[in-house]
Amino acid sequence: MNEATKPPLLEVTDLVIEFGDAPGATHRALDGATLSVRAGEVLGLVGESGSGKSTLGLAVGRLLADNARRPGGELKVNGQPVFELDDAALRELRRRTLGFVFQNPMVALDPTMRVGKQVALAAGSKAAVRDLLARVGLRDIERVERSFPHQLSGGMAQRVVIAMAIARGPMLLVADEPTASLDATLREQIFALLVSLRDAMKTGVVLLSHELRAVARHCDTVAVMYAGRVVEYGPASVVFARPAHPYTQALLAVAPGREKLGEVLASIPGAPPALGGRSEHCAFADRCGHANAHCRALRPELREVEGRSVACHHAGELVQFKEAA
Ligand SMILES: Nc1ncnc2c1ncn2[C@@H]1O[C@H](COP(=O)(O)OP(=O)(O)OP(=O)(O)O)[C@@H](O)[C@H]1O
Repeated sequence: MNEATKPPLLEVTDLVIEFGDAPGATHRALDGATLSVRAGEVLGLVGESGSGKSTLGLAVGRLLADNARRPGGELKVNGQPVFELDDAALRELRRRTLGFVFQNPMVALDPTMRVGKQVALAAGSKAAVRDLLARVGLRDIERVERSFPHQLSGGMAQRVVIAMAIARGPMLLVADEPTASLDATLREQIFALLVSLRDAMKTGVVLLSHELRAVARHCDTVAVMYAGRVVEYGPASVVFARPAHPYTQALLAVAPGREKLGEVLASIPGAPPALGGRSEHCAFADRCGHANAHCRALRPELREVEGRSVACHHAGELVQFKEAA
């Protein structure tokens, strides 16, 4: 089977996740999210805070908080329905197929154990530890091995966490804001490292990020999330050069990078809705300059528009042309 005919590594179909079940206090974090990732693909998942990125990332390993429920939809990793697996199969999937990297590397590392020992628990042999630490771009490896986590810089610690996440050769790596605690130069290096793993290991990567310009530079595909749904989805080169959803256009318009020194960063006026249940209309309508009665009455489904999918009733009319990021 060639890559194109194999089932996707990650297949999320109309996934709904809600937190809490007290009447009137349910929060719907995913409202029918759909996307897929193939082997060797780097998918960027972007959207404002609260759009559901982390919920989707955690759902991949069924790592959601105890108050989460799945009223509908499906999530498959390598063809296996993650929410249907028994405990043993789920453990096996997490161990052998998945790797996770989170925002703050210090939370992932045990502060009381030397780095070499921690990586060895994931990697097995001492030789494998050294190979992994070299692969994630660390130098002076013996010193790193002997160090405790607090003796490493933030960038070094995140490289160690990535080394542990790839130790068993995961097919799919989920990285949730992996550069949020790092400065700009290190961010670029960590993005480049994650993308290089795809090249070296054919790993599929889901990269959750607020940094649109970095996602545009490093990702093959992009999924733009709003109010728990994927509202625009397709090749990063298409979505960023010719955004079709008014929300993608608004996100790009306020993305940091072009402001002058001292200028306050812009944000999209208004706030995303807090959903108690299924949104029956366009959830972006209240913040959208193009919304009409149709948008306020009917939920837009994802449909193909000029080389990507868009959930907007007006998408075909609104495609913008942007300069390169
Ligand atoms: N355990 C929980 N209990 C209740 N609500 C939750 C829980 N976890 C997440 N949520 C809510 O679900 C929504 C989606 O959150 P999520 O963390 O997935 O968004 P996000 O896009 O990753 O945001 P950020 O970029 O800030 O991390 C938010 O409104 C959040 O408050």
